[in-house]
Formats: sequence, C-alpha cells, structure tokens
Amino acid sequence: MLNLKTFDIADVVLLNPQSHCDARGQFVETFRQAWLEQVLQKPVNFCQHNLVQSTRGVLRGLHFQRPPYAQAKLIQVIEGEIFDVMVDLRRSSSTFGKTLNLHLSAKTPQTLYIPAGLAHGYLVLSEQATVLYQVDQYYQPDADAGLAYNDPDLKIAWPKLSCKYHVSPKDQQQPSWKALIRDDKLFL
Ligand SMILES: Cc1cn([C@H]2C[C@H](O)[C@@H](COP(=O)(O)OP(=O)(O)O[C@H]3O[C@@H](C)C(=O)[C@@H](O)[C@H]3O)O2)c(=O)[nH]c1=O
Repeated sequence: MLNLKTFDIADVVLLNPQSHCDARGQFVETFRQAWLEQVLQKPVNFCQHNLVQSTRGVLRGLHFQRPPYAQAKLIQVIEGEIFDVMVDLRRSSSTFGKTLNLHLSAKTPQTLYIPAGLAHGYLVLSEQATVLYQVDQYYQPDADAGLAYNDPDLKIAWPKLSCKYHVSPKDQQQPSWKALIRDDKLFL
C-alpha cells in the first residue's frame, strides 16, 4: 500500500512506499508511474537517470533548466541523508518564490517528485550520500540555470554542520532571487 504526502507547493509529492521485510532483508517498490499519474492527473515520463555521490557538507544547487527544457525530477536517497530544498519558480503558482525543505534518508525508502518549474538543491548531512534521480527532459547545458543557495531573501534554514559547506565554483556565483525574477524567460 502506498502512503503519499503533498505540500503547500502544488505538485510536489513524497511517495512513502511499503517495505516488505523478511529474514533476507527488505523489498520496496520505490516508484510506479501510475501512482504519480493518479495524483498529478497527467502522464509522467522519465528519460534520463542520474547517480550522484557526495560527501558531508557538499551542497549542490539551487538548479533548474530554463524552458522549454524545464525538468521534473524524481529523487531517491539510497545512501546517507540529505537536506533537500525546493523553490517555486512558476510565476503562475500561488506559492511563487516559496521554499520547501525536507530531510531525506536512505533509512526510510522514499521517492520525492519535484515538478518542472522549481529550483532544487541539497546539502549532504551524512559522511557520504548517494542520490539517484530521474528527469523528464534531457540535460541541456545551455538551459542550465541556478539561484544562490544562500540568498537571504529565500530564508532557507540550511542546517549547521561542523565542517564548511563544499559548494562548486558555479554555485558560488549563482544569481540572487531579485536578479533572477527580472528575467522573464527563466520561468514557466
Ligand atoms: C546535471 C548534469 C550534469 N552533467 C555534468 C556536467 C558537469 O560536468 C558535471 C557536474 O554537473 P553539475 O555541477 O551541474 O552537477 P550537480 O551540481 O550535481 O547538478 C545537479 O544538482 C541538483 C541539485 C539537481 O537538482 C540536478 O538537476 C542537477 O542540476 O556533470 C551531466 O553530464 N548531465 C547532467 O544531467
């Protein structure tokens, strides 16, 4: 049986699938297309699968692809724990500019669906983390875009760690929210 959670930001869905435990270990159906299609009332089709490994303090994001290559994402943490962040960039949305954060851990098999039009990022809280994610549009380097993870306007309460955050040179120079919203082409 599937248990799912929705949030203030429309179309973000956290799937909490059932674990089947026995003497050998556990078996979990982490995703069924029909589950999401029933909630979203539209077809989903993931064409690219990614595997990302990181160590504690690595902060990736906040990222999105500009239209017409905006990507919906399906996130699973298969090792370790992350603090996952989403920002609604859809001008038509009642939660435009709103952020949402969740702790995701491999200890609890969960699958997070992030609709197209949201910026996404995460901080690794465990010694190592492995994130598997699927996207419904191919990676388009020319459409790759970002938003400063530490923009005070976003008020994201990133957890404090005993080590420094490890942020890529690209992500240290992402634009602020105010700079981003001046550019109409960035949004759905
Ligand atoms: C995202 C991506 C990157 N790459 C390459 C480009 C680069 O050489 C290397 C690392 O890219 P990045 O620094 O952008 O990787 P990363 O910072 O992990 O980017 C990811 O961050 C998280 C938060 C997301 O939500 C993803 O959509 C994606 O943007 O991998 C691909 O080949 N395919 C892809 O789909």
